[in-house]
Amino acid sequence: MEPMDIDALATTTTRLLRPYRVVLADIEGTTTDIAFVHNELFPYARAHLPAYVRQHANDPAVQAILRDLHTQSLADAQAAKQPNPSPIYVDFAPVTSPSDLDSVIAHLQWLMRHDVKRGPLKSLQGLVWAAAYASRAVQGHIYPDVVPALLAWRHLDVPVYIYSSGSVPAQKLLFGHSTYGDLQPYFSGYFDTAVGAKVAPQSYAAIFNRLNADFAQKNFVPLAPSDILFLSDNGAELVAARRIGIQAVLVVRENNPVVTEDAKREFLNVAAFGELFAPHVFNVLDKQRPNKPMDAVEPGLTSAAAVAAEKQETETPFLTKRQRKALAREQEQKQQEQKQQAKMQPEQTKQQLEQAKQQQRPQTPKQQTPKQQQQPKQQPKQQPQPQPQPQPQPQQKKQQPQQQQQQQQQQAPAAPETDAPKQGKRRSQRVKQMTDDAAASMATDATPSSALAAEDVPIKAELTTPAAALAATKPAAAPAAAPAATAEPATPAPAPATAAPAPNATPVPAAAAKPAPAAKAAPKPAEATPKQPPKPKPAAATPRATPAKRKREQQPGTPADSGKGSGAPGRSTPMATRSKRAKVNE
Ligand SMILES: CSCCC(=O)C(=O)COP(=O)(O)O
Repeated sequence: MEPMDIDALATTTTRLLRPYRVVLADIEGTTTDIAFVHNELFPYARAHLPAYVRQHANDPAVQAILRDLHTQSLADAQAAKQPNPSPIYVDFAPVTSPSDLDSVIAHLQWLMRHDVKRGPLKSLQGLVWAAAYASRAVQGHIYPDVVPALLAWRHLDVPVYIYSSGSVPAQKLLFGHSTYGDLQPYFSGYFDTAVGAKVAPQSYAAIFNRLNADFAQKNFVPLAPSDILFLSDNGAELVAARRIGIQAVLVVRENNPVVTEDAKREFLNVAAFGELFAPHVFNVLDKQRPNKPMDAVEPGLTSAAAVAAEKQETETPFLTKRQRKALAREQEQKQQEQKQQAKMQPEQTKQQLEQAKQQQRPQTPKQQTPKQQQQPKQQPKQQPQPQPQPQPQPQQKKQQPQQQQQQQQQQAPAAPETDAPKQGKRRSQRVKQMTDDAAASMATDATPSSALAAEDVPIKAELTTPAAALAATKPAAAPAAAPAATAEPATPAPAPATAAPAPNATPVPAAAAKPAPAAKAAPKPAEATPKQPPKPKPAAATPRATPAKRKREQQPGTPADSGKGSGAPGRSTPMATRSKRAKVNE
């Protein structure tokens, strides 16, 4: 057994996650082995894409892609002429016209050789891979630890989104035809570089705004940036995400490119998703801001009892849901009785006084009907609104919204979902809290590294506040750079066709560990699947490093840069090596 690296452990354990409510994950090197992408998907595309383009050149969809490719290629050529051209761009010939198929295909081949992640190429690859997946020539590789994590997140009501350079249709194909069956139901939406480059903070701001628009539509409590957990193998992407306050975790897989020590120090890093559920890291749920409609109340439970039931879920994970509800009702009943008793005393006194008065007066019809006597119970509608709170001190700030929310829910009578004005009032109060929270979190979540924090301000300005997101109830209200990405509602998912193996490493939390019924018969991971074509043998000297080294990025600073900048902190592959390798490949 290898001796434990105490320093590494200390680095990891001191960078714990704070509660998050949404997961956003990269694919290549994160959910999926780079070797699969580079040894199976890319070779298939290189072999079939030229014929596909010729065959479908007159399809309107393909024509639109080729027009984009033309525009993009001209912009790249322009950028390459700039004083510090990226070495990778100096040897390419731009597409002369979208209809000149020879030039189009030569350019596509050049992009693929250099793994330049350009949107139009990615769209074409997605179209070509459809046939590969349909014929089962390929199956999407998923790391074995990903599936139990998906199950856990679903159990915890944490929606999972994907952000990859691969086109949205290509992402859906990969997860839809995975070695674990159709995993699409476990994802709430997909983003590709239509939202922007993966190394650009603005892209993460756009995603944040999109997610909040989705959340607003579902009447969910709005998100703060730090409610999002982004998982990627690429330091530059993590830096970009963290610039807007998103929590970022570095995923270090066996075949991934070498990650700089800086990046490792800068981010919590995990070798498998299971580590995110390790007891020392796992503190995922913020029970006061659950991903549920804000005013959703279990049938038969009042708001207060629903809150109590939720609380019990944390405190008594060993109870079944039904037991918890029963317990909550019981507690609620007790509380009601206590309240009743408390009310009874003044009421009795009042009655006695009344009787005494009436004895002094001539007999008149009773002024108080039983119904009138109950009136105080029906009064909550007229209860005064909570007074504006004094500005909380930083330490109080975290607790206060929770307390307020609990207070509001306890004050509120069991409100039917149609009780719009009351809901609106409560919602706007919570939205205000969320807006404050988001602002505070944007201020506090900025990365501690001075190098990374320098340009925070302009990015923040682009974030839609949760309140504004709530106001945008239609997707049309999303930012102009609306992605091709979908953000579908999380559908109740069937268990994956084949089931999840035990996570590689760390335990899933008690609440999350409940295995899905189908999760017992674990299939073999992709590596062991005989259907997959044999992998090309990597160079003998660096067997592991080959696919990783090939995972190239687009150059930062180029137009519509959609790749992972190699010059960024997360990468240590020098450009010279890359350009040399490109030549070797040729
Ligand atoms: C989902 S399609 C296959 C992956 C792909 O084409 C790609 O470029 C992966 O990029 P990522 O951003 O997921 O690293």
